[in-house]
Amino acid sequence: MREWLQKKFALTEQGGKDLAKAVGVCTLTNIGLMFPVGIVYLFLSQLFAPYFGVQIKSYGLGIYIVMGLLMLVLIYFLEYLQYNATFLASYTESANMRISLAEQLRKLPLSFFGKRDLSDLTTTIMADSAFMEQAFSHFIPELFGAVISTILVAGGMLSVNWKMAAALFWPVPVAFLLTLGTRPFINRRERRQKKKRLAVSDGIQECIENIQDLRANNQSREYLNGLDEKIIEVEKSTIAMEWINGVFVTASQMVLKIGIATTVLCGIGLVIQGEIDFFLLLMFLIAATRVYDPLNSALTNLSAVYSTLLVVERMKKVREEPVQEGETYMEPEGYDICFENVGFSYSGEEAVLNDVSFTAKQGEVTALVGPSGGGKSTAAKLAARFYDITRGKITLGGVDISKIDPEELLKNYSIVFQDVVLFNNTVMENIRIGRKKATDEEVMAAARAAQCEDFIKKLPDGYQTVIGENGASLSGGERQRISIARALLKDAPVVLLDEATASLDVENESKVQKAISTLVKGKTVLLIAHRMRTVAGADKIIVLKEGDVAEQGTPKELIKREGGIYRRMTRLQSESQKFVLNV
Ligand SMILES: Nc1ncnc2c1ncn2[C@@H]1O[C@H](COP(=O)(O)OP(=O)(O)OP(=O)(O)O)[C@@H](O)[C@H]1O
Repeated sequence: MREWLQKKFALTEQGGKDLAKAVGVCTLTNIGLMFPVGIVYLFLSQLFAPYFGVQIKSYGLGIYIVMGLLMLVLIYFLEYLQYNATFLASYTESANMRISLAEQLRKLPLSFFGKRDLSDLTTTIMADSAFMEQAFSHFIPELFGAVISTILVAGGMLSVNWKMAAALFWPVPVAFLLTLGTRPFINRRERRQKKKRLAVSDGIQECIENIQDLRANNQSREYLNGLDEKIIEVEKSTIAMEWINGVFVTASQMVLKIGIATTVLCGIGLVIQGEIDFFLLLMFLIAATRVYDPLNSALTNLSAVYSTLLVVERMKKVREEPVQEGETYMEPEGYDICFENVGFSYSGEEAVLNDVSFTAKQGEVTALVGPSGGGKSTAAKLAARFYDITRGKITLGGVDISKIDPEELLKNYSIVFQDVVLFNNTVMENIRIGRKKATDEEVMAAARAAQCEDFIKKLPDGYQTVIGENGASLSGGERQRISIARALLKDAPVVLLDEATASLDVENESKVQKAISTLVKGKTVLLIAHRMRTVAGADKIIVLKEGDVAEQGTPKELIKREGGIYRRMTRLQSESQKFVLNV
């Protein structure tokens, strides 16, 4: 049973064990709750025996009081066991579940995040794990506990009198079949509803993130109207779902109630025919008052367990995604980055890089230039194994990077991307991300070198100022300088700069370029810049166009090439600098 539960609900080994234990304890509790029924039966038999002229062993009231108290202690003990077995274990398991999902996300390639809806992922980690907590502590153990205990009790009662047992238990399979039969229909609706809910959370997230653009374009009202419609649709479908679910579960529970009537009718008939005596009828009638209770909640739980299976399905999808793995130790010979006939596609269909080959040498600045969408940023990300290539090979110091664990590989890279991500933490900690063990002095030295000091000093608490989510309180140029400070602090042998100076004004740009010159000394540098004057000092230029290397050489060589892309881009940019807006 443990293995079955573990597989079915995608649990850890310990989770499987705990759940099996919880099912066992729930079964015992349900059986334990039948004991008071036995005591009542004994008591009533003793009470009615004289009226039927039957001699049965009689006990004093004191014995019944003692038995009643013992029952209370037993039930308390079983409930206590159940609480421990279900609640405590379920919180441990859901914590393990979240940790293992987070571990999985850490190892997944970025292509996975491109394919998946981010709110869907957040729901899987947060809401689905919370739902599993409830499933683990209530739905699953209570359902299986009820089913197993009912089978055991039914077995016992069948051995006493099969006709009465049949009259008592026939509604059980009917009620379960009724609930089960409606599930494929409800499952389809639940899947559809999940999509609608995701559309709403996506919409809310998008609205908050883009509030500035929506307002600037006078679109907030219309956007919110669209969102309102989606929310109302979700509300309607939630009510419909609850209604459908309620109708079928209640119908199944009503079927169970019919069992009391059939037990009475069948019992009276059998008593009249002399097949059973009054006391046996009494026993089945008392049992009928209790035997359906766990089944009533089991029917509600059955529905919830099916919803749990949908949640498990979603979790399994994330768990089964292939992760990026590799050696956790690498010994490169130098730090040349070499692209050999590299092909890559984000979607698995349309190629973004076709057959790219070039070498970025250690100690040199290699600039990637070319028209927008040519694949420059993609190539830089592939060099750091953010994605796995579909064809060819990328090596760092002769080592195939696809064989190296991404975390180990990234120890060799300092990266400054166009989109700087800052965390809701102090400036000091945001820079320290470059090297966790750096001292405050080292952080401050890096900040000075990246020309951050002037603006940090003006912040209310200097380095200890919390800069808000994603550095909301900083300008684009300030954010980019913090990112450069991080890279300086990390001081890795490979430096990837993707439009690193794009958000800087002229004065800061020259200062930061000085800092970058210190940063890149003796290192392998891959530089992406749209401004041709930024790349003019590079050792080598690779021109990427539509996923292919269109030209490569030194800036001096390429500028002389008649009809060349680099030459044309340089000319166009010097012309555009003369552009004045005529008003
Ligand atoms: N995460 C992604 N998922 C799917 N397609 C992507 C993704 N990132 C980029 N692309 C596509 O890959 C192609 C190359 O994009 P890339 O950003 O590498 O070009 P680029 O040369 O750096 O462009 P730019 O100069 O405008 O920054 C483009 O067609 C782009 O739409």
